[in-house]
Amino acid sequence: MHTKGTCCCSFEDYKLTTEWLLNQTSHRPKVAVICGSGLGLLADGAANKQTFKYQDIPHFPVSTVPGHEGRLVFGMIEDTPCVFMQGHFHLYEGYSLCQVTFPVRIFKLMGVELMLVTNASGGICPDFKVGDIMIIKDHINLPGFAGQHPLCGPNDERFGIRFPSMSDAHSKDLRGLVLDVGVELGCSDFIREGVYCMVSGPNFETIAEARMLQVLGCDSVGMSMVPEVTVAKHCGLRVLGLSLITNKVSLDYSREEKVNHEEVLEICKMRAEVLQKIVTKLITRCQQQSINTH
Ligand SMILES: O=P(O)(O)O[C@@H]1C[C@H](O)[C@@H](CO)O1
Ligand SMILES: Nc1nc2[nH]cnc2c(=O)[nH]1
Repeated sequence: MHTKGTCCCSFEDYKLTTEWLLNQTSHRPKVAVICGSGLGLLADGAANKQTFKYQDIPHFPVSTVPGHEGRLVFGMIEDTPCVFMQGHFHLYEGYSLCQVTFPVRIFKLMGVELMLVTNASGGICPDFKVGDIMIIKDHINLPGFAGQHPLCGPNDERFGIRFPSMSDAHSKDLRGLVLDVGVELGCSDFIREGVYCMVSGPNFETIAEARMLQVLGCDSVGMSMVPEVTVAKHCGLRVLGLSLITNKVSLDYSREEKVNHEEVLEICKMRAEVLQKIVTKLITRCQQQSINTH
């Protein structure tokens, strides 16, 4: 029985979904890629694909936001078995954080070791330009400060410890690797590093809120990723986050432009191909490195 305010998913729920998927596919993914708004194309580079609609997977939430296809795609990137989430879940859709992060624990139980998360965010750092790709160096869990935290409730030791450290949530090695990959692909000019802040949404920021976030040290702001990263880190996955800067957040009352979701999706479309190349090369490099280190 679940009590108010605790996780709505039991270990048996996670196990049932994992076993269902393992029975439906012979893929055994080592890498999971969560594709944010408009970035489902990241799965296109995979070979030997097998796709499931979220609505057909037991206990899986469904996507309700344009730009989130709502499909789980298994496939190979060179020799690495991967699983791609084409669309993820948000607090603003009305999902609990337990539902938002449900797939992460499924990945863990399936044998995934590395999770790459992509998303769209608004640039706060004045140096950032629209179309920049920000390697997430660290994050601020703003809803977490107010008790909206995916690890609230009884701790399940089968996944991780009660008080996990988050000081190294975003793998330093992987961040370095993205910089190398950026040089190789000739796109270092628009690869940045910074701090991502999660807000619940669904509205974009007021100018006063944006100014507050800037004072707090946020380089970009979005409505996702932090719950997934927190749960992934709790259960021992390596994590890398990439955020596409789709708009500049208004910090000035005299600025007339207003951000909208269509514009966000437009920029994602423009950068999806290069992001796909980065993700593909990164996964290949990780595979080579693990071969070299074993
Ligand atoms: O789902 P992500 O975080 O990639 O997308 C951001 C946040 C909202 O879902 C959407 C607003 O345009 O973009
Ligand atoms: N909160 C928030 N999320 C975004 N996602 C894409 N752009 C933005 C933005 O400016 N603010």
